[in-house]
Amino acid sequence: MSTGIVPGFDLGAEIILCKPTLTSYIRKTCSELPLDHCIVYSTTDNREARMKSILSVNAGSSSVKINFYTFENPPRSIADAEISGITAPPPIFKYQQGDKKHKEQVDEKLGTPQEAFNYLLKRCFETAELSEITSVDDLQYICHRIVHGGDYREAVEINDETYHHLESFEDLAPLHNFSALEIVRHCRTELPKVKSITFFDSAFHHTIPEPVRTYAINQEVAKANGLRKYGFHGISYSFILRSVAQFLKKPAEKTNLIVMHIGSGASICAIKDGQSIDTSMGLTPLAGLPGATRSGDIDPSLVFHYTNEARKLSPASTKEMHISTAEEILNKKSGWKALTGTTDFSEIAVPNPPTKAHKLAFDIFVDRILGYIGNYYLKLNGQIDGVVFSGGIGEKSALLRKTLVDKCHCLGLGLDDAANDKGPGDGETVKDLSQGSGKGPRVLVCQTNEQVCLRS
Ligand SMILES: Nc1ncnc2c1ncn2[C@@H]1O[C@H](COP(=O)(O)OP(=O)(O)O)[C@@H](O)[C@H]1O
Ligand SMILES: CC(=O)OP(=O)(O)O
Ligand SMILES: [Mg+2]
Repeated sequence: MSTGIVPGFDLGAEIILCKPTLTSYIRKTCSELPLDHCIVYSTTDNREARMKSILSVNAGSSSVKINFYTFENPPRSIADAEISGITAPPPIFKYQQGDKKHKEQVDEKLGTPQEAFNYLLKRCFETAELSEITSVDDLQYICHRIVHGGDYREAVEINDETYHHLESFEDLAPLHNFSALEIVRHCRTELPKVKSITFFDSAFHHTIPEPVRTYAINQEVAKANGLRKYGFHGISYSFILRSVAQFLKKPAEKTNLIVMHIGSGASICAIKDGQSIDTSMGLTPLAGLPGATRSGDIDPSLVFHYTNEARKLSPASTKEMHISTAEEILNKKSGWKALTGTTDFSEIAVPNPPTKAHKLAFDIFVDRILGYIGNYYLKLNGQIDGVVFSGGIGEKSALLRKTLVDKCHCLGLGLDDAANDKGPGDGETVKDLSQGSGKGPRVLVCQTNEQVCLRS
């Protein structure tokens, strides 16, 4: 923390309490000093003097992750918690605050992200160990990760207009947006005093040029229905860009990268001068690379040959969420699950795969990723600062990184095997895995964070 001296006051504390008559003088003086954190409260204002917090929510189809931050610039992380296994019970509850870690199996049925969110809030407020967060009254903002933001280029505050607009394209990412909007709906009704801000995965990709984002279909139909490439995982990509640029000591707007966000949903992005110029996901998060339960790219005609039920509504649909049988199969019943029976890539990325199907799944992933690296290397004119691995698989699978980097030898990429085997340490956001310290593109791993509620 930076500290400083306002004449007569030693600013060694994050929160300064002072007489009401002095608050405006100290606030003004603080704003003129290069201080990182400084919040000034009047001693008469006890409620205000409590540190307010920001709650950040990342609702997925099978997990809900929340983080608490202090309401200051930059926000400081207080604690995080998550419920996983919503679709594969029993649910697991975890939290972490500094060195304190806790994990338990939940006996209650938490079948929806909204139930999981309620449970998380209740537990976090009740847990004595999480003393910095005590009630919803402490919350200043709730920041929601929304995967599909349509044409929104920036985060927006939820009001009637923005909320109804988001509802209008809820069906474009039914598995992601529905869960997130359920929680937004809940916050609007149950916590009306706390402002909700929505951050979009798609916003980072608004810079993708027209020929790249346009599908070769009738443009009247395309425009009327918003049918174009949007791209996702953008909250993660902007975190990675900021972190890697800082690590390389380059301005973000001069940084060129090929970044993989490969977790249970997987995508890859070409970043030129700090802007996304292409990414593998498209109109929905189904396009591009295969994932835990997603097919990734297929010939669209396959849909009509797979089952003649394709167009019918899937039994998984509800009154609020509509999903066709084809969407259900390609999003939820494909990928690693369909090929091998497991969604856990750590069972697939092993030196001696247990079955031929596991080996095939690994080889398919390598093949598809290589195709994109080659494509993006050309689009970036060979001028790359580095190739970055992130997401659960990218951060943890030394074998996948090694296999891919060895195949990219012709692009000047090389791996330090010991650094790769070790991987990034706890709290190490970016790690260089490149061979030698010479010039040329770096091979990096970045432990990404999709809950950081900062504008890019
Ligand atoms: N050691 C490992 N090797 C390969 N894959 C791993 C390893 N550990 C975790 N994973 C994979 O990471 C994925 C989860 O990625 P993550 O980005 O954390 O989650 P999500 O995409 O659900 O947000 C899971 O599919 C899991 O199999
Ligand atoms: C966009 C997307 O696929 O998100 P996730 O990886 O969280 O499923
Ligand atoms: Mg994810």
